[in-house]
Amino acid sequence: MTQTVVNVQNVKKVFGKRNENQFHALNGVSFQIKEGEFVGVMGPSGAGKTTLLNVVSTLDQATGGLIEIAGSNITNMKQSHLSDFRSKKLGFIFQDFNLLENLTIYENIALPLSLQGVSSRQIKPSVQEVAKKLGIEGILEKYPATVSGGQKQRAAAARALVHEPAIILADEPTGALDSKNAKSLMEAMTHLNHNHNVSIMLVTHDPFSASYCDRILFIQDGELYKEIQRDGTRSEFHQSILHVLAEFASAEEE
Ligand SMILES: Nc1ncnc2c1ncn2[C@@H]1O[C@H](COP(=O)(O)OP(=O)(O)OP(=O)(O)O)[C@@H](O)[C@H]1O
Repeated sequence: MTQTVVNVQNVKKVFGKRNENQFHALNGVSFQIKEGEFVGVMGPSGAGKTTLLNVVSTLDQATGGLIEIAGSNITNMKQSHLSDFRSKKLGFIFQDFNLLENLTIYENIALPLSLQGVSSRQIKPSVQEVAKKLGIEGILEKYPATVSGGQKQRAAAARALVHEPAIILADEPTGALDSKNAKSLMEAMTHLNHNHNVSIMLVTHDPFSASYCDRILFIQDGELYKEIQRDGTRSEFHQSILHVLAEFASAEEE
């Protein structure tokens, strides 16, 4: 039976204190992500996508509802446990790569394991294996400033994956890439997803990147507006995504 990796039930997020101008960014969102699923989150600007990713990734706290990741309830986890949980169970990929410029690509990828106190003898094969999966074995001794944007993002993907997290959380990972590098990053992520059963939650504005997902959750005004599942080719799914985005655009014009 396929395991549920992420279970989000009736999650709410209110910004601002009581008696102040409060903003309801999430109004009761529920969904699940199964092990090995590649799920995209889309929706208009201000819909609540980043807020949703932040509460699932434990970077922010939900105001209400339940969030379970790999069977652990993170909504009632103590702050002291959360950082340990985050470093062991989650992998992050951001738009701006977030690589440390003073470390080599090898050292950057090794970082999650070094921080967990794993010995350098054990780290080496893990870094080499994940670098191979992402096709960056040849740049491990280089510094981030000397490699391309596409290679930086592959290095960031390798770093997100090296400690074998329960899920990879990606916020607009192709946002700073040109279309060729965006395509090759999405192909690399799809390869990890298909061949290594890596579960991924991807927030994106870009319908092309989203078309690599198995399923898209569309968020609007802090609520789940629609969900579509890929059941044909990637280009058919791309068209279906464009149709839903057109619904948002025409609603905005009314
Ligand atoms: N710290 C905060 N305090 C108050 N309001 C906030 C805060 N963070 C986000 N918001 C509001 O919550 C809403 C959702 O923001 P969020 O960043 O999640 O949207 P988004 O869908 O990711 O948008 P975008 O596509 O533009 O990145 C927005 O109206 C935003 O102004």
